[in-house]
Amino acid sequence: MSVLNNTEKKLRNDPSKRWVVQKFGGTSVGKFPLKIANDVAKASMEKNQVALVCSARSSDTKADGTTSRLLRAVAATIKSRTQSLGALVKEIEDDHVGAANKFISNEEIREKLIKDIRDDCAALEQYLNALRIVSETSPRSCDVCIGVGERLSCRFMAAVLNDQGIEAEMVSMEEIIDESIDWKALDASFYSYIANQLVSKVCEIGDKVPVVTGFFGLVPGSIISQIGRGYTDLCAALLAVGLKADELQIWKEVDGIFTADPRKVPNARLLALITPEEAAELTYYGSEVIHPFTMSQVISARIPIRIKNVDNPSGAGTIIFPDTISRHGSATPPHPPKIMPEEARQELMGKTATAVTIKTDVMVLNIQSNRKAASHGFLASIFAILDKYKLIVDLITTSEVHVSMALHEESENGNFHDAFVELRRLGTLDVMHGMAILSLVGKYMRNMVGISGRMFSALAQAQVNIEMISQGASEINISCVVDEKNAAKALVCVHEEFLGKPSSLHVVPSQASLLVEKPWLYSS
Ligand SMILES: Nc1ncnc2c1ncn2[C@@H]1O[C@H](COP(=O)(O)OP(=O)(O)O)[C@@H](O)[C@H]1O
Ligand SMILES: N[C@@H](CC(=O)OP(=O)(O)O)C(=O)O
Repeated sequence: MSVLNNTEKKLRNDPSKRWVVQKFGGTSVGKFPLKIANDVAKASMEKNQVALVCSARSSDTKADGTTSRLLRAVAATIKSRTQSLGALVKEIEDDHVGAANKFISNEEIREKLIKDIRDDCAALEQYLNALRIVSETSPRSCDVCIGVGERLSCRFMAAVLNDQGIEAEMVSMEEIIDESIDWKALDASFYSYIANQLVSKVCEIGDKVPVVTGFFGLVPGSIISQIGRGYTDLCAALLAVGLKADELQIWKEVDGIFTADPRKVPNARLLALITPEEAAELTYYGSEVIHPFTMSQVISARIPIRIKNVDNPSGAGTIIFPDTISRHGSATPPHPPKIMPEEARQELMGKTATAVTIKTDVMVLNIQSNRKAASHGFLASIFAILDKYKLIVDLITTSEVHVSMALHEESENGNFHDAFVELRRLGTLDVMHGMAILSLVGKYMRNMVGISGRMFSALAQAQVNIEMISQGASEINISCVVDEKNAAKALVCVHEEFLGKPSSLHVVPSQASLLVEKPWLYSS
């Protein structure tokens, strides 16, 4: 740990350089703050101006992280009125003060940080107590509390950067949304407004390195319900768009996107390149790699996204970029597309699948119509009930009188019990718990004949029974529902069938440095 006198000359952003936006998840901030400062931010400042965007701190898992604690504290104001709110806030305060003591050497920086943490936590406790007194929490008041998580995390990271010799400042985005504007929808104009607001706040601190709160204000309808957990990815994307950054980097604790979850499939391979469509499908179906709203913002501005590992910063990572358009600043669309060497493009066109993923905690609902309505009325009634109870369907198959749907058991706002009562009025309802959705993802699978056949034969050979099958006409994703007990076996056997052999689209060690220094993605 470098011990730097606070008055020594510190590193600043060089305004003549182009921007790179670097987003860090809560567990990365929790585990690797010094690596973020030295191996990532400081190293990148040789070539670029950097802006950091951070999520709320988690010392271990996201479920034990600050955002989850804040959500529990908000719930406790109403649901468990005897629980001490002070104790819940104290856990958050102790966690951050502990990190300040552990990672910050300079006394002045550390003491100022600890004071700010204590002040923020005292204000939070007062706010929570006020919610308890009025016995009312709204989505807005919940957001106000959640925002404290990113504020604490960014105060901490800015202090770490300063302690390590980088002139940095937290930039809070908690108040960037003008609440007097009546936003009818979170559409393109809303996102472009946010991008502009983010940039003007960042510009206020001149050439200091901005450490931006991933929480970006009181989003109409609430950030959790409108955007969901993982909103920091979207904030980073919008900042990258606003700054016309060269690249958006999402720093994680995994080397990039693999052909399958490397924790579950030991021989999974790191992908050099993946299209935004494929990355979005993987995220929806269990591989939480990047918030799905992030892609469209950045890709339409032709900014590549790179997934990298904080614990292995020299690794190549995975680039998310469309295979049909050129990057920011070059002619678009090129003919033929020149974003990758011809042999890699040929391989991409000829490959069968890109990755396989599994989503657990799924339930299947089977509804058999009681034939009191015509089939279109039957479907319309089902969708109206799902909409009323905010239930999100992951897969659906239908015949005229029979509908099967797969839903995630932990649907954040869903009220299953009441929805089931209403669905039973339409016909017979069977509910199967303990299921999993297995999805084979690949944009070019549609060029191939017999992919589904191979997938289901592989599952049959592994003695995995299939409960439900779904394949859209776009064929980017072939999914089926299996018993959760067979999930691991199913994932491994489908990976072996389609992705068991290495391909030139997987990162091999000799390619890694080449990709970092001069990615073929960018060659003309
Ligand atoms: N196809 C995949 N490629 C890479 N990681 C995957 C994939 N599917 C699931 N994962 C898992 O997603 C997790 C994401 O990384 P992590 O940095 O821990 O998340 P976060 O930044 O959201 O805290 C990893 O633990 C990894 O095992
Ligand atoms: N802190 C928020 C936002 C976020 O983006 O998280 P992460 O980057 O750690 O996925 C959450 O827990 O949802």
